[in-house]
Amino acid sequence: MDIIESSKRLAAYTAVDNHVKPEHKVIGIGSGSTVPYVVERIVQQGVEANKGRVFIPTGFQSKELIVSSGLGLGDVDQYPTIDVTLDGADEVDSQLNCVKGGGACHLREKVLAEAARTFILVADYRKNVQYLGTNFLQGVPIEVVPFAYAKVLQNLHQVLGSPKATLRMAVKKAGPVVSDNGNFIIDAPFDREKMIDPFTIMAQIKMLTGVVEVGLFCRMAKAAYFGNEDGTVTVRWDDGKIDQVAAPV
Ligand SMILES: O=C(CO)[C@H](O)[C@H](O)COP(=O)(O)O
Repeated sequence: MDIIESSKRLAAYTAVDNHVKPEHKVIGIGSGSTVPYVVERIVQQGVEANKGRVFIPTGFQSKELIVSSGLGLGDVDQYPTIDVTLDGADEVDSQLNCVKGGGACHLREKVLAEAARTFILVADYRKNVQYLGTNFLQGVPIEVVPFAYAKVLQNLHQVLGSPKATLRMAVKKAGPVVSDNGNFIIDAPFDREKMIDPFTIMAQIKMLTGVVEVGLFCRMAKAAYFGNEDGTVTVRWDDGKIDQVAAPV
């Protein structure tokens, strides 16, 4: 396994060990390439621990993951309060704000983050940055209703200061990416000045009619776990505390 994959696994395993406890019965499962390690560790807790638990997916990928792992599937309309949600991130800043939506799942991801008593991020070391937009340069993912995309793009270009905002195009399909909710995705890069204060730009984007959700999650997480190249895990907490912990066994 290469360093990046093992860093993802380290972060995921440590986060599950610390936050998925026997009393947790409703668990939100995020999207992306780090989350399968979350599910792997939960499965390792054993059949007894997982009996009676319900797992809520953030999209097609995590639904498949939950079902193929033999875990119980539910949805957020049945369980609007979730004990703990674990999810990946495209980038996390020093205040625990993050960019999400690299996989176009951020609408459901934000619903599950907001529904959770505890929201935990898991990522490899490349995502641990001081300011958003440091390594993840493609921009803030924005889910829009299809008929409004050109108007929202124009708003981003002319009013909100993202002249390079573009409609995300599909690979291996002609035309745009279509989200699990049937919407389009715009990627809008902003300069450092705007990304230093992600809440303000998030609120401005969200006010544009036609926008369904913005992939900026502002101070929603309790903690972010980053797997490091040296086999340690950095944990950033919402109170500013930072722990450096050894890898789980
Ligand atoms: O927000 C997401 C999907 O919409 C993912 O959580 C994010 O893209 C991180 O994915 P990965 O763990 O593959 O880096």
